[in-house]
Amino acid sequence: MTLQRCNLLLIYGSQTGQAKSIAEDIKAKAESQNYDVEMLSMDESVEKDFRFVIFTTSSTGDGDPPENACIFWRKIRSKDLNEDYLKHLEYALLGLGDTNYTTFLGYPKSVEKQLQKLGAKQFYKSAWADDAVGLEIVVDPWIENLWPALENQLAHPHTIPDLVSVAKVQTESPNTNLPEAKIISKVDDQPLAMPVQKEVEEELEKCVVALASLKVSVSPLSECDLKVPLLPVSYLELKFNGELMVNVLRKPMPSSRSAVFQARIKSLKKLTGEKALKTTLQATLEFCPAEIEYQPGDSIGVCCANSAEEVDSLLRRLNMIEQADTPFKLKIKEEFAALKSGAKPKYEVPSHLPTLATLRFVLTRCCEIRSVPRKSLIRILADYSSNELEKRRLMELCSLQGSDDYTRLVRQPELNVLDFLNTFPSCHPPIERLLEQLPRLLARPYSLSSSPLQDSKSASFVFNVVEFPIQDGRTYERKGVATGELYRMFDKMKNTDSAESGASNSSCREYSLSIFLRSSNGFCLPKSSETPLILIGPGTGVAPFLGFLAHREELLKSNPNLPCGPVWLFYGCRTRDQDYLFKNELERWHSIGILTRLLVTFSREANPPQPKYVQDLIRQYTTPLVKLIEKGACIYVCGDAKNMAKDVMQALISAFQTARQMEEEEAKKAVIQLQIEKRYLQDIWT
Ligand SMILES: Cc1cc2nc3c(=O)[nH]c(=O)nc-3n(C[C@H](O)[C@H](O)[C@H](O)COP(=O)(O)O)c2cc1C
Repeated sequence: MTLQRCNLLLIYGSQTGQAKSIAEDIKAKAESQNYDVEMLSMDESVEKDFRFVIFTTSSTGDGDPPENACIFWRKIRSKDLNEDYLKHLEYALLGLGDTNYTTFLGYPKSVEKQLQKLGAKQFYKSAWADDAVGLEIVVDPWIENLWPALENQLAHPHTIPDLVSVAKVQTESPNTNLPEAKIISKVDDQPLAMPVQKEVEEELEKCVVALASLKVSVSPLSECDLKVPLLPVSYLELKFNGELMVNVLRKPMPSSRSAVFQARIKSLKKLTGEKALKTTLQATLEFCPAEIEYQPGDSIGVCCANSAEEVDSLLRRLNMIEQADTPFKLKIKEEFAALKSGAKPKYEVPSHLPTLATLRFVLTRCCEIRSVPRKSLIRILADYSSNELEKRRLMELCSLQGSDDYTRLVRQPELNVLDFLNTFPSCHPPIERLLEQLPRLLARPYSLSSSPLQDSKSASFVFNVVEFPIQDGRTYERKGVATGELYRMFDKMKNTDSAESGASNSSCREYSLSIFLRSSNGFCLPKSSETPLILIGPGTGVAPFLGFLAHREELLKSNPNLPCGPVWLFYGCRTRDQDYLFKNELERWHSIGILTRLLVTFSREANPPQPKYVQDLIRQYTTPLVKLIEKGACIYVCGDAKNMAKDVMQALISAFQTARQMEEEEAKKAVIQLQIEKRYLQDIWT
């Protein structure tokens, strides 16, 4: 029996697309249960009243709202709103975050607080998903139990069922806590259990160690009934037409905060030695002829492209290489396009896809072909696999019961759709299915390492070339999308220039990047030059501080009497001679007093000095550091969120404990207070 369904509003705030795609999943599930659903980003305006709203939002920056949630955030904090402004609203909220960030779930938790402050009532317990361990651990059971909660609320308004205790769902056996479970024990009406199990066992016998891999599962997963996601609707239709004129190259694709423009690459310089574990490059861009207005601490978004080689491999594997450059028209299938006039269409061509283009273009410039396939895509891949063993394994990987395998074998090694297609040769999905599922190719952010006072028409940034070797299920070797593209440019420039200069500092006219400016959200120099600065940035985390220091030097050149507070820099790298970035510049700034203290530590010297890391170094300077903080210092932390940023915060908490003889809780509060006062600022990444 179909219950009487109500209207639902789904609102998402998403920076890199995960919250959006989860919202899309919720929408598909709601529609399959006859709810009338509208889905909007937080910043879009809502045109009618809804009783039930489901929020899905991530946190970005340093506990900040995603880019499509900033207007909403301002709106719901407006002083003009009274306390019953959202009294009519019943909400459920799913927050996404990452425990590697010290402001874990900063934004979703603030949204929840604000909703409650404005009188909105929770109809279902909020859930907090952690990208560091796998969002699906929390997301899947939360969505599963959303529907009974909603129905319960429709039947008995204003009771808050304690339905999802996530911990409970995780610790119980997968099948016990799942109402309306959709159990799959066979695929395509073929009995699976016995023959598949036999094939799995044969495969396993070939393995030296009976461990699960992307392709092979082991008991009990290989034997159990599976609960898999609904098969996403196929709504796109792509028609090739060689006669069409394609003019897409001019259509800007990236989601940018400000105008995208071309910047010439003035130079790409290798900063690390031959024996360094990582390759670090510095790119200097020239904005001809326009000047851009930026401040030290700002970053740029680089609109990168997927590698031609990788796009070719994908096209070849999809048997589409022949049509790679044939224009096509993309539209919604007839059955979904038919609308009452004025109504919002149920499906739309994803906004990052041009409706007239070529496959080479969309796969190179529009789609994140490197994204880790979501479970809905794996479900689709299973549907297009003719080999029953492969189909079963794909079903396992997208199932609730296979969540551990998904996290360990897919998510952690950052596999992509091409790895899947290479591993499951019987899988032949149509290109439309991939275009429906692949997210937008996002711009990659890089902190600027220069000051506009040095040269207003140029700016630099520093990056490590990201490497992914063939291992853990990866079927081909690759570099990061943007850093790989820049490295290829560096390689070509080096080869053309080396005949003349033999140098690794290369310049070349024909290389350029599409970029846009991202103003920092507080990670900038304080208004007063007298404010003491504590800069903590190991490795490429030193980048924004180079901008700060160069800026200070330029200011002092034009005003030698400028009163300046002390500046301490904590820097760390592996070895003195291979990856001490900007050694000469830092030492020069130290020698002329721009830097009051240059505190450097090396983690992999033959006779490693103590301390090893910046956080250890901080622990050695407890008393003077706390004194500096008491004099009003601003602390800036830049670099790796996973280990460094957390340890640095812990080291500062310990510093307060020691210097002020405080309990840990009190010391934590002191550090939180610094964050509130915007005197503890982070620009960190995983
Ligand atoms: C640049 C960046 C900054 C982030 N900052 C935070 C943060 O401050 N707090 C947090 O809990 N998670 C943070 N995250 C993790 C995201 O919230 C998490 O990965 C989420 O799943 C992303 O969802 P989205 O793709 O919808 O934006 C950050 C992620 C990135 C890439």
